Amino acid sequence: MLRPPTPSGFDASRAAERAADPTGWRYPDAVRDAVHQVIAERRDIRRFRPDPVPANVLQRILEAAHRAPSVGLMQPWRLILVRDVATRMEVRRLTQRERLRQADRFDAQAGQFLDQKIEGVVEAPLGVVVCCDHGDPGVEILGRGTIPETDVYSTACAIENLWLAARAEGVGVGWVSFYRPADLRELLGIPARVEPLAYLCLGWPDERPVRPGLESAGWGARLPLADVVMEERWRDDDAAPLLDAARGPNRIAAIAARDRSDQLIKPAGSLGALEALIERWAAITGAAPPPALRAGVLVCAADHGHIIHGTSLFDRDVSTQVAAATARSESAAGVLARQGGHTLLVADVGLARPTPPGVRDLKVAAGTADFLAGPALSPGQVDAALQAGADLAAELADDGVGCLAVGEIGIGNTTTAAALLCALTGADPAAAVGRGTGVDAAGLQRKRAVVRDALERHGAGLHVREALAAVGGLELVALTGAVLEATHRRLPVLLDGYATAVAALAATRLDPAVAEGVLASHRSAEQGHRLALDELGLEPLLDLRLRLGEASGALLALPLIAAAGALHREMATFAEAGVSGPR
Ligand SMILES: O=C(O)c1ccc[n+]([C@@H]2O[C@H](COP(=O)([O-])O)[C@@H](O)[C@H]2O)c1
Ligand SMILES: Cc1cc2nc[nH]c2cc1C
Repeated sequence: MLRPPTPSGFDASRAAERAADPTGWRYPDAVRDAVHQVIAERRDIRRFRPDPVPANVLQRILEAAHRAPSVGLMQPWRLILVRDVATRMEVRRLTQRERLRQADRFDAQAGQFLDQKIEGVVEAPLGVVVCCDHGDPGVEILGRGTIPETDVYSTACAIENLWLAARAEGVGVGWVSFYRPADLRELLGIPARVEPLAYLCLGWPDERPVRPGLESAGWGARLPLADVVMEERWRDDDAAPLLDAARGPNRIAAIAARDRSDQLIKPAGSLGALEALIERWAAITGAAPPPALRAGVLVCAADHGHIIHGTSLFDRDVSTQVAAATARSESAAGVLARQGGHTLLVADVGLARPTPPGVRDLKVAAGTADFLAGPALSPGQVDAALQAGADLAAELADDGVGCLAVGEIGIGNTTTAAALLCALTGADPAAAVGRGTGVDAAGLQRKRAVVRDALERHGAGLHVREALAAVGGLELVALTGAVLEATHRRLPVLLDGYATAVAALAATRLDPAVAEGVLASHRSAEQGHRLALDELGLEPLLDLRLRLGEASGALLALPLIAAAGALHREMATFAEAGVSGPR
């Protein structure tokens, strides 16, 4: 019998085969996992090495772009490879000019971010200008009838293909979108029917970001999948409104707060950091702080196995004694909490000695194990401490407090905080280790050596939970749990000193959305605190050279926050007071 001719690329599978094994088209697990890994670890790169990308590597990347899907197989993408440094310098000039034109629309942090991106145009040895050729509007393209923009969408698919293929090669891609298309058109002789969609910097990366840069900077966080997926039909309560994501900052409230600030009787911005504070508070809670602000003050206490190596000036008994004194309102935090009318909860999550009277007994273990001998905590102890912290934060939130102020007591915990900060960020122990309760120069050297040894013993590249188990402390882990719980409930979290900042950093690594919900009360004299706050992207309200802990700095900042709330709510506007605005 004569068979019809088989076209090349014909599907050789048989219906019976497909029915018997509907999943037979799948790839082996390792191949599938590799695809997902490359997708998950794609990053927008800003810093590049000057070394050239070999021609065969570039060829594979460009072929991937050209294999993109396109509506009606129109293949509208056109790629201009820009190698000439003079051209790239001119592109940088054009983008920089545009950036300066719009400078006042961005704060210092955003501005710095954009500047770095623009530098990539010159740093990266290759620019790829991805254009979309709109073609002849008279020519009918299959599938394009009602949606003419499908050519742009198809070109965007080519960009993503290129990006993923580059990532798989270890080649960095940075997308610069800060130019006027007309400028690029003129510079590169691009005809009018063709649209330059993207300038991509391409080269070996001089950074290897673990997380997206904008996430690390606290600019935003990836929404949970459930916020963007709906079942069967559009539902407003299911969908995440773009400007007011359920878990992201409430930008509408923040902008409303800024608008009001600008109308109050004062030059715009003249209340400085207090205005930024109000905006952030509004982004978290939807409103400015109340003038009578009652905080829930959570002080978690625990002990640390490594103090046998001389990492603190004090003995471990002191942690329990200070926790007891705090519960009796005799320590600094005890006095400040009582004086301010706040609700204080002192919890033993890992003290070496029995839980003293007045302190909540949630002891997970009698201190951590020595992290030079093995992991400080077991995975089960990490989970228990996270849960204990979350439960405590939930209890205070249910009590109706206006924010959660977090503090800690734990002899040796500046060493633990330093080790954890280094494990989470790759920071140098020389920068992360400080004098704690006041060790001398020899003590400082000892602490640094202990942290170095611990990091060496437990290895680099630990995931957050692994890092918490390897070198963590029970009060830090409990505070991580508390920060997660409070920020999920949109209760502002006011950090205190070094250990609380590192605990919050661990929380942001478990859930990047947390970064939006925390505030820094002060910068302590402990040297690594600055590093931790920078990593969190937080500007402290106060710098009083405190280094006490217990939530004392947070408690000192609370009256200032309440005052900022009163100013915002109670000052009159220019219009109300009949004061003339700026000329
Ligand atoms: O808040 C800070 O930044 C801070 C800086 C230095 C020391 N501390 C407190 O002192 C203890 C830790 O110090 P150390 O020397 O024992 O590691 C612990 O109880 C902390 O509350 C706290
Ligand atoms: C006395 C004392 C009080 C503290 N409060 C918090 N950490 C502390 C450490 C010491 C040593």
